[in-house]
Amino acid sequence: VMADWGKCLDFGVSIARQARTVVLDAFEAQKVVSLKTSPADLVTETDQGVENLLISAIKEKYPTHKFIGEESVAAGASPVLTDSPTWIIDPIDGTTNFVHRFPFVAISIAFAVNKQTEFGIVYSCMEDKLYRAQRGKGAFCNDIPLRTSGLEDITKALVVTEIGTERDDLSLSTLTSNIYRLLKIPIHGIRAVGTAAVDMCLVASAGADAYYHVGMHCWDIAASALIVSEAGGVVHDISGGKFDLMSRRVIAASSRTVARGIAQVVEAFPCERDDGLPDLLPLDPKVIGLNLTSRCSTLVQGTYPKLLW
Ligand SMILES: Nc1ncnc2c1ncn2[C@@H]1O[C@H](CO)[C@@H](O)[C@H]1OP(=O)(O)O
Ligand SMILES: [Mg+2]
Ligand SMILES: [Mg+2]
Repeated sequence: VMADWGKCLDFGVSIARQARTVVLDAFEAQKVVSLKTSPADLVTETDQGVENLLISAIKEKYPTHKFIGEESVAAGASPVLTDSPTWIIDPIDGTTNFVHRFPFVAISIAFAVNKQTEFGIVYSCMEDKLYRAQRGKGAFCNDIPLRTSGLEDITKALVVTEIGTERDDLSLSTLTSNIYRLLKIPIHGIRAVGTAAVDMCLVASAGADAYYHVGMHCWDIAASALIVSEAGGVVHDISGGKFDLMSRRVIAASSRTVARGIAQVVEAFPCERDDGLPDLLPLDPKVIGLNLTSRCSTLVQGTYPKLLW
């Protein structure tokens, strides 16, 4: 018998609503900002407060459940996903937006059992849009069913990505050359909203046709990856291979064709996996950085995970 986690999802939605009021109350206020891994990797007391609020509410209701939370990991908790029921939480996705009062911030809550995401909730706080999906049961925004655009022609695509917090030369040159090569396809445009979770929900709701990103963490996209697939989209690794929640790389798209078009031109820079396991995508310095040749040749040589198409 397949367990139905619907009650758990309803509980997740109710605590996301409580958490949003905390985010709204703090949004206009003066914020105490600390740095994490780089001068552009910010955290506030509200990130920590919202994560504590969510985790303590869940612990009270489901004492055996496990957690992977962005700020708990920053405080030293281990981000290893086991088969146990696990809540994967980003208390504020878009902290830089939050600090600057750029009005796109989200609360992202995913729930996985046997390493499979059962449901995902993304609450875009300022827009008051509550996105949710349950595995096999579709995706919704404020109870309206979601469908991706279904676009097949990459030259007509509006593509979303994020600029990230890395400031080293290799990451920055890879990031900018990826944008350069996409624009040269050409595509219609590139956007960055500042929250990976909302970026992915925009793909799910057909506002954008694709999203790709290297460097985000599992809590940024665990919920929205399910929302995209339940809305009829595809979710892959940046190589075009199988999506791996812990790899810190993703392409979400309206169709396989658009995902493949992006996989052919974007390159990854090295990032330590969330679970600390060795990175399976070998990075040849000759194929990253400012080399503008298509990555197809490298894929054919078999140094990247096998393509699904
Ligand atoms: N090291 C990293 N590189 C790129 N993006 C990151 C990142 N860490 C977090 N992000 C996420 O990417 C988006 C901003 O570019 C946000 O969703 C941000 O999440 P956060 O606000 O929860 O930290
Ligand atoms: Mg985040
Ligand atoms: Mg966050």
